[in-house]
Amino acid sequence: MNTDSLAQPQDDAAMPRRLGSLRLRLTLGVPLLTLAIVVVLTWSRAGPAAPVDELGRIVWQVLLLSVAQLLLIEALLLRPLQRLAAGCEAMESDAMPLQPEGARPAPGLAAELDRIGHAMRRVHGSLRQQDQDAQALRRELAHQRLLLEQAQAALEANRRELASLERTDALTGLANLRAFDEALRREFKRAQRQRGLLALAVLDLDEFKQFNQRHGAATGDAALKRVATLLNERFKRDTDVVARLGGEEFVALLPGVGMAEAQGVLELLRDDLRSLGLPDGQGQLTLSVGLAAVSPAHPYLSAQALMQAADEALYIAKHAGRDRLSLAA
Ligand SMILES: Nc1nc2c(ncn2[C@@H]2O[C@H](COP(=O)(O)OP(=O)(O)OP(=O)(O)O)[C@@H](O)[C@H]2O)c(=O)[nH]1
Repeated sequence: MNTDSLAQPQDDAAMPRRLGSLRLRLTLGVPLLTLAIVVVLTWSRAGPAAPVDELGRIVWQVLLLSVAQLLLIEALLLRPLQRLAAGCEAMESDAMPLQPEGARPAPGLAAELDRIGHAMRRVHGSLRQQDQDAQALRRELAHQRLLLEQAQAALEANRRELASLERTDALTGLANLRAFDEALRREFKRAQRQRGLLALAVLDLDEFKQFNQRHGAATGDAALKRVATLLNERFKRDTDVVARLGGEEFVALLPGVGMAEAQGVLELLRDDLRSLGLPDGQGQLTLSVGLAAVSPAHPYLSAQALMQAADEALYIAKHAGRDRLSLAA
């Protein structure tokens, strides 16, 4: 509940004005009523001629009775009402303490009205406190919501990074075996469906063990990264997938490319590697490549069969003396 509406001043002068008007009406009404009662009583006691004879006495009686009644009304009704009104106004402005220091409780009706006034002020105070508590809670809630949104954003960023790490080779930044497997299955199905072309090359650095032993693992790492850069530069169509399967073994999956075209690009890549300027004393790196390709004239039963054909071609290239490209039968 919003107590702002309670605290909003209505019309500051309305209550005193109403009390003043009530006081005026009582000041006029009480003597008139008293006059009427006294006249009727005198008339019923002494007949219609009596009021005229007893006019002086009647006037005095009416005056005294009216003053006494007005004093009583003032003390028992109007003053307590005035206090209650003042209490309500103070409640709106919070200017009055709940119970003035050393105040004695008023008697009778005044006491009841005082108690009502105090009770209303306490209710108002409690509502105001509840409103402040609710506002503090709302602020806290908004703060917690903000923290939650930040935590969710951080979590989402971590999740994306993790997902990307799960599919990326940490050393070279190429796709890893997992990402390659998915791509191979996807592209193989597409080539089958569309009776299209798909070339798959498995590339393995030659005698990399020796290279590592001669120049150290850090130089070996740098060489692997340079090979990855060369692969990215040669196979940069959106649909090409280049991955590191592990160790010094890479793979290139080329949708829409047939055996002859793939062979041409791979020979260029081998030239690139040969002319790759390795730092002094590091000699030269060479590649052996096994290439297999799907075409309407040469379909494969499965993605695994295609991979196996490329692996077998690589095996042949290695055993034929390395630094060469071998085509699957
Ligand atoms: N620097 C470095 N070396 C690696 C990494 N992964 C694998 N190797 C090394 O690569 C070498 C691969 O050796 P082999 O499998 O015997 O192959 P190879 O020496 O290239 O011989 P062939 O493939 O038969 O030509 C091993 O010495 C591995 O330790 C890597 O991330 N960084």
